[in-house]
Amino acid sequence: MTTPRPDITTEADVRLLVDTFYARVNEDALLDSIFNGFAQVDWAHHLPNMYDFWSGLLLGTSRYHGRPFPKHVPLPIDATHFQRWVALFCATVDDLFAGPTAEEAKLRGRAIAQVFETRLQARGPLSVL
Ligand code: HEM
Repeated sequence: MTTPRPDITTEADVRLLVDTFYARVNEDALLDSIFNGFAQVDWAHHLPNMYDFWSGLLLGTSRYHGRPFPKHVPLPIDATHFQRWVALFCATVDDLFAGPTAEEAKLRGRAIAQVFETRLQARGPLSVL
């Protein structure tokens, strides 16, 4: 029998999701090479920003006022990276939580990844056409 998992309902839940996800990102060779290799992310800054971002999407708070997409434009990422991101993110949600908001988190993660991936394809050589 599996242990019943709670849904995402509090700021502590959002922090646990974000912290666990990025800990897994850091252990994943493909994504580590982007976050820590190419971008040299300052985690002390990035993690609280991501708490605010996900808290806005899932709990309806309004602390996040950034524009996520431009930060991704210089990154050397393609469909392979997005597939890994989505797989790790959804697995993290499922390991920790279950319920309507957990489903919403996976839906939003997948949808935003799809939008980013499609928009980033416009960086390619065909974009001048
Ligand atoms: C291959 C997939 C992805 C990679 C490699 C990636 C990488 C990064 C990097 C390097 C940053 C800049 C961190 C910094 O220095 O401040 C960033 C920022 C951010 N990313 Fe991603 N990301 C990916 C996908 C996503 C997805 C799917 C989402 C949303 C669901 C997302 C949401 C954000 C947000 C909200 C920020 C903060 C932007 C800001 O306000 O400064 N990322 N990401």
